[in-house]
Amino acid sequence: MKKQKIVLIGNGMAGIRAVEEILKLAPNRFKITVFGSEPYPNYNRIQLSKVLQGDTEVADITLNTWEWYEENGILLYPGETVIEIDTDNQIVSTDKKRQVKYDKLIMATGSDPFMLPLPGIDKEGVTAFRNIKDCELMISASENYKKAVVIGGGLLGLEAARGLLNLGMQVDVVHLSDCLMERQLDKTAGKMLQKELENQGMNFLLEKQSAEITGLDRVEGLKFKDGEEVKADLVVMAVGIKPNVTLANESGIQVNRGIIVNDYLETTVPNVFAVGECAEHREMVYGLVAPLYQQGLEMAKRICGIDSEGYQGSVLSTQLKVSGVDVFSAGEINEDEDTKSVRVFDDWLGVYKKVLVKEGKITGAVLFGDTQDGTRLLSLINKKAAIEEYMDNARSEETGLDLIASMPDEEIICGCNGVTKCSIVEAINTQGLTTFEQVKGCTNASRSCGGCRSLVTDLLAYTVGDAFEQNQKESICGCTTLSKDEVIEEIKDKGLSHTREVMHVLGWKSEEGCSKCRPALNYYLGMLNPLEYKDEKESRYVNERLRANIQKDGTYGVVPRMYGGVTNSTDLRKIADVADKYDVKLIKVTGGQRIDLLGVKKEDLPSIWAELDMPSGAAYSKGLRTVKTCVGADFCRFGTSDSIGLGTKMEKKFEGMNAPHKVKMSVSACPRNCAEGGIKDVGVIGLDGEYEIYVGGNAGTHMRQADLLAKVKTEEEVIEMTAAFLQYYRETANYLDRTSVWVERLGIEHIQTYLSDEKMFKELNQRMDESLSIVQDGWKEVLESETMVRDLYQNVNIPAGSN
Ligand SMILES: Cc1cc2nc3c(=O)[nH]c(=O)nc-3n(C[C@H](O)[C@H](O)[C@H](O)COP(=O)(O)OP(=O)(O)OC[C@H]3O[C@@H](n4cnc5c(N)ncnc54)[C@H](O)[C@@H]3O)c2cc1C
Ligand SMILES: NC(=O)c1ccc[n+]([C@@H]2O[C@H](COP(=O)([O-])OP(=O)(O)OC[C@H]3O[C@@H](n4cnc5c(N)ncnc54)[C@H](O)[C@@H]3O)[C@@H](O)[C@H]2O)c1
Ligand code: SF4
Ligand code: FES
Repeated sequence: MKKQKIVLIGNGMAGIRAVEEILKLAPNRFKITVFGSEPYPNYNRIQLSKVLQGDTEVADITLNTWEWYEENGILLYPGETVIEIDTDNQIVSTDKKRQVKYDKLIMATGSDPFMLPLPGIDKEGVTAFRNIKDCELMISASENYKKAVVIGGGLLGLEAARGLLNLGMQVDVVHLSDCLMERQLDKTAGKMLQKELENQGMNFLLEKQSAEITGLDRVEGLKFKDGEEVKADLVVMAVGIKPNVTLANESGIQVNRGIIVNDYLETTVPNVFAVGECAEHREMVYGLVAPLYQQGLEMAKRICGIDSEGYQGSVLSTQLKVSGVDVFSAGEINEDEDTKSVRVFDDWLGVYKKVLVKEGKITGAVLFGDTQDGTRLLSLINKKAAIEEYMDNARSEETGLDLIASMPDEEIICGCNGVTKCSIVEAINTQGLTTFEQVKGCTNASRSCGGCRSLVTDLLAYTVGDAFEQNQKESICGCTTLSKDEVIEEIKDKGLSHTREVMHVLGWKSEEGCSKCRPALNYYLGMLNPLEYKDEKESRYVNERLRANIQKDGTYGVVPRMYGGVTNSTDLRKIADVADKYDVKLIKVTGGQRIDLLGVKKEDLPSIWAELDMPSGAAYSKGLRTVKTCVGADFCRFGTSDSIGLGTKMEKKFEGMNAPHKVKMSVSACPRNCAEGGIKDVGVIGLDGEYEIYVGGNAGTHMRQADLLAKVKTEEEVIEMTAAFLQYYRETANYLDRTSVWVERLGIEHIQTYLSDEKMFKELNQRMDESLSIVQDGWKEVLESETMVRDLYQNVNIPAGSN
């Protein structure tokens, strides 16, 4: 049967969750295409607050990897915006002039931040806080400036303010009302929150109306309507959001504040659905993930033809993600003529609890200082429980496993994802789950704001009992409970030789493995048995498989090797000819002293490599990338040695080496260190009569200064020491650990001691030579195989984006 075509506009949290629900209900029924204006796979927007607060990194907040799209046959166009919908002919058109037909269209275009229309709003240093770009802008501003002003004392503004304090800035929060988070808290809780945040270092300017952003090109201050002014090097606007409805409106789909939908998330136009922050259901537009995920499930059922009651609206509950502050609110927050409250206030401990009651039923709650009753109250509000049910089972003294034990089965453990205690327990028991990551992977609990993590962990401990402790080591991924070291031992002991064999023999939970374990197993098997193991190209990440880095617009980069950063007129001529012939969009000198041809079409890659006739620079590889060199003794008056010569020798020796992650090296010929050895995986510095070898440096997101590994006398010794170091790294690091992480974990003294053992040193060198003996040039390998050229470059539907 021909597959129906679903097109999703908006690659965000609501849209992709809806697609996950569709895939669960009808795995092979649809051909799905996704357009997303942002150039990333679906990421956890909620966690941007944690990124700003320094608790996690942008790299760790991806929810669905590029491989996930590929594995599920989803064609993703990142960085591409749908600009028109022809609802008569059911076709969408994009800003890249692409047209795609749909049978069902899902609009999940989210919201835009609301920007107050103040004079000066377009000055440098004024930003919203909505996406990765905004987050990066704030982090970089904090490196150069001191004074931040956040406009808006709601959830977003306070989380941003906490992040900016953590980044070392002074922060004023400007708020319209006299009480913080007035939409979520009553006055008592709002004032307690203010006091707590003031103790943390925030300054509040309440009941202030902003009038103008001052400064020349960059913001210098914020003026208020009452004439006062505060200094500001950075202004963050957090005064609410507005649903992104322009496209729907221009396409004849009825909108009000959001895109109007019925209980099945259907818009006013046939076969067009809307879900998430852009949708308006029964006059409500939601800005939290829990309701958006409920909408996604109901819409998925409709699309898959499964009868259901439809979406009935949601009770809102919120929690502020600021460490040291426990605030929770759900449902109604203020008393009125019909709504009474039960209150507990402990000024000494700073605890405030208020439960609102209407006609004997619980309708809302506000908690400050002790929020452990939060999920329970949300369940009770949802089921319109009588107040006695809460009062009879007060359990404020209970914590940890006692608290878990006392929870009824239907109590919600994860509010964002609507996951109950009994569904987690059932997943643990039926699927034999023993780690937090497995529970998260199988049930979605803790996959959004992460606020329920400790409850989920406690529930796991309570359910599996003694098995819990022994299983808390770091497993390779959710498919197994075995750690990397255990897997390697098993591979050696049992003589396993294929990824599928490893998964089968070691009892993997999923027959196919996942995008985390497949590349790791492929690496470990190749590292352990270089001569016999046949590399599984299909287990490698997309860039490595294609031997080119995918760019955000779906084109590719081509980087030929230039040993030691040296080139010649013949190679430059070839590069220029290829660039002209294939209409290369940008020719860029890289940080590693090479030339990158950017904007190349996938189908042109093999012809370009053939015409260049140069080795691959392996700019896509987990292995040696570059050896940067300084000018050295031949030309530089400070030079003590031939840095270019040594760098070239090192590059020729280690090119093609596979490693847990990329490896960058450099050679400088004097302590001025122009090739920047302090931030390389291996940095060599020539001194008079000797060389210093530095290791474990990194200039990336985890900046780290390299450690001195050894001082040696000759070039040969430099190469041998480098080989021993890298082989030890190859054998003992976790896949995807850079040397910086690995050196940090083992400690430089341990590595020095290990390499000082002559026998070990020699054996490491032998094993390195053995693994290098089978190295092939990545591009040549493709050019020699008609099948690879056809399958990888002429016939494929690989989603754009790099990893
Ligand atoms: C810093 C921060 C912290 C948050 N914390 C929490 C929290 O703790 N708890 C909670 O529940 N919620 C939180 N939220 C809110 C939550 O992140 C959002 O409710 C949720 O991400 C909305 O999902 P969505 O898919 O509807 O919209 P979005 O995530 O905005 O996704 C929409 C996507 O569609 C794209 N798009 C729009 N138009 C087009 C087009 N024409 N073509 C192609 N692509 C298009 C957009 O670029 C965007 O990537 C937080 C939000 C922020 C910013
Ligand atoms: N922990 C969480 O659940 C969380 C965290 C961050 C963001 N979010 C979501 O992201 C969205 C955006 O958050 P938000 O805090 O911007 O929206 P919001 O609407 O919840 O709060 C905006 C706040 O800004 C104040 N404000 C409005 N105009 C102002 C002005 N001119 N000057 C000063 N203050 C003004 C309002 O009084 C309000 O308290 C919301 O949907 C929110 O739910 C949730
Ligand atoms: S590192 Fe020393 S030798 Fe090399 S270029 Fe710089 S100054 Fe010259
Ligand atoms: S409560 Fe947010 S992820 Fe569970």
